Amino acid sequence: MIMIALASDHVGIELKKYIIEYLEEHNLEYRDFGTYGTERCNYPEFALKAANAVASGECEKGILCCGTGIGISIAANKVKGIRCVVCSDCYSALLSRQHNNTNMLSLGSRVVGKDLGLMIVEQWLNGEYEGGRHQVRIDQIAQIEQTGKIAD
Ligand SMILES: O=C[C@H](O)[C@H](O)[C@H](O)COP(=O)(O)O
Repeated sequence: MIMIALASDHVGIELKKYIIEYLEEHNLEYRDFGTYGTERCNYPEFALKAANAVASGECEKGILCCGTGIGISIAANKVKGIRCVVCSDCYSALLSRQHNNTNMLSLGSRVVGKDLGLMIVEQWLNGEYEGGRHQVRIDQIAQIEQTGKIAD
C-alpha cells in the first residue's frame, strides 16, 4: 500500500477534499499536510511539507492543489528529488508517469473541476514508469539538480 502526500492552499482545498474522498473510496492511504481551512495562506509552506515527505521516502507520491496548480508545483520542484507536474489533461498526467517518472502531481482548482481533476488523478496514479531510454534523461535532470551541469 503506497502512502500519498497531499497539500493545498486555501483555493485548492475544495479539490483536495474530493481527492481525499477518491483515495478513501479506493482504499489508498494518504497524509494531508494542510492547509486545513479556507483562510488565505501561502502555498509554499504546504508544498514544502508534502514535497519533503516525498523526497525523504515517507510518502511514495504526492498530490498538490492550488488555484492554478502552478505556484504550489514551482515550490515543490525546488525540493531535491521532486519531479512535480501540473496537469489539466489526462494524457499529460499518464505520460508524465510513463516517461518522466513524476513523483508529484499538481492540479488547479480554478482550472479543472471535480470530475476532470479526479480523472487526471486516476491516470496519474495508475501510470507506470517505463524506464529504458527515459532513465538517461531522468539521470541528467538529477545531475542538473545536484551540480548545475550534465557530465560529458
Ligand atoms: O499559483 C498560485 C495559486 O493559484 C494560488 O492559489 C493563488 O495565487 C491564490 O490567489 P489568492 O490569494 O488571490 O486567493
